[in-house]
Amino acid sequence: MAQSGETHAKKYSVGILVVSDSCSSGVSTDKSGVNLREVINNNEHYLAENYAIVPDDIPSIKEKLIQWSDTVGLSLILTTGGTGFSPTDVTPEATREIIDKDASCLTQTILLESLKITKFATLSRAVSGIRKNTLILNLPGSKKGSQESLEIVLPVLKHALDLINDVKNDVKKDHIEIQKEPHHHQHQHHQDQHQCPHNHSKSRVSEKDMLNKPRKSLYPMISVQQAIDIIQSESTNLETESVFYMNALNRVCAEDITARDPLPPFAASVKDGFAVKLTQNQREYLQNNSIDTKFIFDVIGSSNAGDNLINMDLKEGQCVKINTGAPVPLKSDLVIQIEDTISLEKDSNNADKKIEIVSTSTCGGVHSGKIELKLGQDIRPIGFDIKIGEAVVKKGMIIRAPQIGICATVGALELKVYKQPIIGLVSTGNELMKPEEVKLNSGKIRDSNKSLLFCAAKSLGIENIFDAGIATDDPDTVFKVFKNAFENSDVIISTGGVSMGDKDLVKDVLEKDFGCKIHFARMNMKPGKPTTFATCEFNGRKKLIFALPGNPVSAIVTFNLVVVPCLKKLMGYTNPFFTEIKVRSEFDAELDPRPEYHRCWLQWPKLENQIEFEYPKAYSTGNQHSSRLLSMNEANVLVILPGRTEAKTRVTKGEILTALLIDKI
Ligand SMILES: Nc1nc2c(c(=O)[nH]1)N[C@H]1C(S)=C(S)[C@@H](COP(=O)(O)OP(=O)(O)OC[C@H]3O[C@@H](n4cnc5c(N)ncnc54)[C@H](O)[C@@H]3O)O[C@H]1N2
Ligand code: MOO
Repeated sequence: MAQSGETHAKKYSVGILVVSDSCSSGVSTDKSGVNLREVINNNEHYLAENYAIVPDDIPSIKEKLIQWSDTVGLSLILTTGGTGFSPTDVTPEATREIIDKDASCLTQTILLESLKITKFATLSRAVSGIRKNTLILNLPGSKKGSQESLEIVLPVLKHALDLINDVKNDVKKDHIEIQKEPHHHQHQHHQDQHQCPHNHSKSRVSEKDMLNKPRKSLYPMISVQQAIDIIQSESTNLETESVFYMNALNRVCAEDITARDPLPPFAASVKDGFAVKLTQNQREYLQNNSIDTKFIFDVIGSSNAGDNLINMDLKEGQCVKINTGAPVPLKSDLVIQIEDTISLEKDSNNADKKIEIVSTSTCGGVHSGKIELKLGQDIRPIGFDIKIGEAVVKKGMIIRAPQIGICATVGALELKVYKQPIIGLVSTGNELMKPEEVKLNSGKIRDSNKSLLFCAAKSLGIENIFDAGIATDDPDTVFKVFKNAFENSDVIISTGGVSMGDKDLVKDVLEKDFGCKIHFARMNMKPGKPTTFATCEFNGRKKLIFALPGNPVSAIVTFNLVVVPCLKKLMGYTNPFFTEIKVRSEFDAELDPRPEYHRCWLQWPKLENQIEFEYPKAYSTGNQHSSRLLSMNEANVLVILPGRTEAKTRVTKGEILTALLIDKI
């Protein structure tokens, strides 16, 4: 099928089959097929990809229809010709033999309208039907008749193809458009005849259903690792896009960036000093110290950064004054830093005319002693830092400040990076007021989760975060707010409404109103047990939904644990997971039956006191209740405490435990 349903820009593929003995044998020229092709191609939703002429012969017609449907996968086939009453007219018979489903209302609609134009319309035996995902429509053989017939049903054809292909996008919009058509024909199917999962204004979840919920969760409790695996298998790297390098911060590079020129592009001086050309004696001195020679040079010019003195003719015993980064004349043997020279003669401007190398101190302080020089010293040859063609930023690297600098160095201005997901945030709960509300009404609290998750996503470098609103605890509002999130984002993160209460509506709304698949709804961890993950297709796009628990700590801990690796994968990270380290517990704790992610901050033992390797110390942030967001203050690790067993009921200070790094240390 040519229509993937991903975007509306895609067109349905159409085949035009001219059924005519005379056209097939070349006695006459096809006009109606060519005309239909033009009509179809003038419509934004279709593209006539195939065109053929076959004789009025059942096997030939069938063969083409089957091939176009089964092998080519066309969405629509329009036949023209062979639908009348003459003995050779067999198009309806051939069509009827190969269709799986009848779609005769389309033909009847054409008949009803055509009768208004000509009584002869009644002499058509045309058939329409569906084979696999292909709609096949018999049209009359005349140019005028076939065009008029097609135009009668054209307004509903796209909708019919959307339904055949299960493309749920814009079904409502299509309904409205079709109703607006001046010649619209009674469109029989309504919601009760086909599933338009989100095309309703009220939720399908009733308050009564909620009261009849089972008392125990029917969802199995899965491990955090299982949950992560499921989420990872549902998320793939997003597409790539090209962005200006200065806007690429925090994005993941999607293809190697290579250097188009070397750096330095010319041999450059590493020091401020002199680029010298040695005499024969001086060279020999460097090879065997026995020769007694002085290192005296005439200064014949100067090379500053930005100059182009590469080809300067430097003779033995001559040198140029040079600055750091300036081009070294090709004939130079080495650069000597100014600190290791003395001036023997100056010109009237006080510039050196003759110099002598008196020491070869590397630390800059002049002292007498053996002169040790190396050919090529303090010269960065061409390509020393970057070779031409070298991959300077590699696919999969996260673009941070150094990479931006490297791109500037090599002049890579447009970078191919992975797209970022658009995140939609939903808060649920009757008790929630906006943080801006100064005075809290009775029974209310401020919504902290929205701001918390907004900033958590932002600190990952995600730019597009959509606030879908606060849903109060009634199905219609939950449906409406989620719909807003679905319409405006691809990864929806909600908090609250996922545990066992009759007001915990989120899972029901996701399933019943959006046709979501709930992959899991309970994780064996504390905090965060009711964490729910679902996926669905909405307007032709895959949506990932994280319905996190309402308790603020549960929300942020599960965000870190399962949402962050997902977002990283979408954004192209090659390793989307947290770094695990070993830590020494600085606290005692009773174990919970569920593995607990204890919020801690780390301190490294002072180096001078260390005799041998010491684990960093993990200090608890205090009361770990899932409502107490203060337990995240200063926390940079989640220390994993194992689930309680008979054999092990507590951890004690000094134990070595595993921790996940969730922030800077
Ligand atoms: N009978 C059971 N009750 C509960 C269970 C259970 O298994 N059986 N699980 C508990 C666990 S564990 C958690 S965690 C919570 C999760 O509950 P929900 O996700 O349904 O969240 P709510 O009930 O809507 O809210 C919980 C708590 O968080 C506060 N909250 C909610 N949203 C926000 C927000 N945006 N900003 C600040 N605070 C928020 C809310 O007021 C509640 O206090 O369920 C247990 N119950
Ligand atoms: O799992 Mo809940 O998140 O304990 O509070």
